[in-house]
Amino acid sequence: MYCGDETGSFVGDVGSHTSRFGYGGEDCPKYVVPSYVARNKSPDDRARRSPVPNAPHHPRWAEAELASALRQARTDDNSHQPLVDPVAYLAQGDSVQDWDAYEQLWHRIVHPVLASTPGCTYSVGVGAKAMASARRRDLVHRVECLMESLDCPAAFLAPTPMLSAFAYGRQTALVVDVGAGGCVATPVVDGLLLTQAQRRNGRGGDWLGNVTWQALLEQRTIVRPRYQQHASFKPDESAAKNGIFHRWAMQDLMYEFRTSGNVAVPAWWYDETVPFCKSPATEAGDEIVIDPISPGGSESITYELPDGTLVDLTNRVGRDLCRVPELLFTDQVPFVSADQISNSSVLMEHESLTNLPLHKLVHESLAAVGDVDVRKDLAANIVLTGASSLLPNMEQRLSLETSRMTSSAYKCKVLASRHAVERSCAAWIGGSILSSLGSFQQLWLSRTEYEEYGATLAIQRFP
Ligand SMILES: Nc1ncnc2c1ncn2[C@@H]1O[C@H](COP(=O)(O)OP(=O)(O)OP(=O)(O)O)[C@@H](O)[C@H]1O
Repeated sequence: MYCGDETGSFVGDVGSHTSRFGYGGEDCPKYVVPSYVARNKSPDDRARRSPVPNAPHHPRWAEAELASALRQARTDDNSHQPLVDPVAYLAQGDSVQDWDAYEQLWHRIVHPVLASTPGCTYSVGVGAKAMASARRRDLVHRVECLMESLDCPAAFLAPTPMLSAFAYGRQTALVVDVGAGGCVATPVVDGLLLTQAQRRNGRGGDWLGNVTWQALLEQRTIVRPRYQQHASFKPDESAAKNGIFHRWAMQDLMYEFRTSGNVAVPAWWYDETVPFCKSPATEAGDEIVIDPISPGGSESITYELPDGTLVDLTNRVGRDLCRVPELLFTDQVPFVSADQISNSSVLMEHESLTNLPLHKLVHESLAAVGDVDVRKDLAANIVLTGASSLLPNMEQRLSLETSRMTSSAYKCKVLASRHAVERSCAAWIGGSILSSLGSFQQLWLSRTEYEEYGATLAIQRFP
């Protein structure tokens, strides 16, 4: 009996924000879980630490779980230092941050699958990002984890851009992934990655969240995430307030704002004469002057934060907040100082990251491809994936801006599924398609091969 189709594969894609798992050959992943863990800090408790995943994916659920972990921690310790580090990310950018958690995540997902399908034989296809210098080490670690810890009969790892291109039925495509950690433009030619032409920036969903948060602060709006509204929350508990958990809770709030009906990337117009609100003067004593704008009526448009605070969307900052996703396409970034941009953890961690807007990233990536015919092919097959690309009008805007930038000899075409799951899980779907092919068995690393040659064979064999 096999778990999946023919080859009996189980496919996983561990992203920096969301992880997806499911049977090869199926249309969409069975498990979509957040990529972070709640962990006990005390060594005794480490054994009992539990990854948050293993539940239906819902931010509210995860928040409730983490909030209860925080409350528990407070009752355990009078020093106001939570015993749990409430959110530690499994992966950041391309590399896995916490191998123990990575392993546990696989265990928590795969073991119930095996239990529910007795006698099941399975192989694993994993979508891994295109990696640069850390690739070898990362690849070896991943293979070891699958073979040693999960006891897989066979394993196969592939870069996510390649799989995303397959999901759209393309062997040659320029894959633009707008994820949580940033945007990555990767040319895939005949199923292989041109890593030297890959370009990435640090502007992703998390970055948009930070900018929105900063803009609200500049408008002097007090933003209180849900966990602070809990009766047991005491404002002096700075340990919780300044921790990763607080940042995570704020990100979640900003995500809600970003996906509300008021916010959109303007589709067809881009008036450069209407700049974003500049950072207000910071000299002491200066009052922030927020210009009122008249949208053709006296009616004010507001957005209600969870604590009931109303954000006015008709003034200058409010109007900018409604087009925050547009910052993916602008050179100048308001609300965030140049220092904050260059010191951002993502940018510091990956020296290869730039601060280019999305369309310039695509243009640079195309320009780095030497062969003109291939470049034309790539321009005609720009595949847009990643959950942050679900912001309204992204597809039209990217198409418009890339056409503007590239020579008229190129016909730029952006391919983006209208189906949200297909867009956000493109890499997983590509893995599912690949692993259900009859010839997939020739690609994987079998247990016998692993035992004979070790994980280093994976470096030579996997794309
Ligand atoms: N419907 C939506 N509209 C806009 N943004 C969304 C939507 N759904 C999720 N996001 C944002 O997309 C980001 C997650 O994207 P995705 O799931 O592609 O990331 P990932 O693959 O885990 O990350 P990465 O590509 O950086 O490894 C988050 O910042 C989230 O807030």
